[in-house]
Amino acid sequence: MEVLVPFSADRPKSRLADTLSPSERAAFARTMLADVLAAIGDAGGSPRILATDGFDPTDEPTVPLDPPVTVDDRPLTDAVNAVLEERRPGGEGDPLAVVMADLALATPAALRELFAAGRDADVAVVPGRGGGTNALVVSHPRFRVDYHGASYLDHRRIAADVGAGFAAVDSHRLGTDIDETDDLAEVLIHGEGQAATWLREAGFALDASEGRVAVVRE
Ligand SMILES: Nc1nc2c(ncn2[C@@H]2O[C@H](COP(=O)(O)OP(=O)(O)OP(=O)(O)O)[C@@H](O)[C@H]2O)c(=O)[nH]1
Ligand SMILES: C[C@H](OP(=O)(O)O)C(=O)O
Repeated sequence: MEVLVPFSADRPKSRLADTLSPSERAAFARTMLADVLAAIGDAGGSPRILATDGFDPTDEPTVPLDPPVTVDDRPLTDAVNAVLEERRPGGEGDPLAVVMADLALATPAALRELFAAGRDADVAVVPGRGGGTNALVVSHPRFRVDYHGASYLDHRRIAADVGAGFAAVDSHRLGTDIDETDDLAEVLIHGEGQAATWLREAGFALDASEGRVAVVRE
């Protein structure tokens, strides 16, 4: 299955600004992208990066599989919809998955479940905590995305509006996007790839001293 991976290269992960410097945010975002691409490849998917301007494939860590890169500096929703439109000039087409680059817990098994759900339903969506859309698979020709806000609810409504069958995919690993400092704890607890290694090497550790487990930087 073709898998589009949107990646903001110009100002990545601004909500981590209190915790990481701009260059650290860029490096950390890159490790998550590398982990997501590796998991997609291991799940049998064919990734394509959809990057904002400023993406340099030779930056470290180098992305695995050497996937094709489309650069589009329009906002996320417009850029993804342009790909959906270009793939279906006659209305029909193979399913397209859209998997965000900040799903640092992604595993091949979790992605295979998403791909299977996307073969059964016209639109299959993995909601993120807070109502976002972390990953989806679209095979319906008239479905279009509308990201940000409670986009999970918007995507369910858009599917109903165009008469597309809809499936919600319940996935802890794909439902955890790494946006805020507290989310870094999830990477340290469950992550198995370059993002978890990068955090540990940058001095982050779990802090279970009180209340909900958090991260500290040593
Ligand atoms: N191509 C493209 N990808 C984007 C854009 N904005 C966000 N992304 C990617 O979409 C996914 C979800 O992004 P968000 O969590 O909403 O935004 P972010 O830029 O990662 O982080 P914040 O700056 O903290 O909002 C990530 O994989 C981003 O790299 C955009 O305008 N264009
Ligand atoms: C891509 C977007 O992410 P958020 O801005 O909610 O993190 C969404 O899930 O709609």
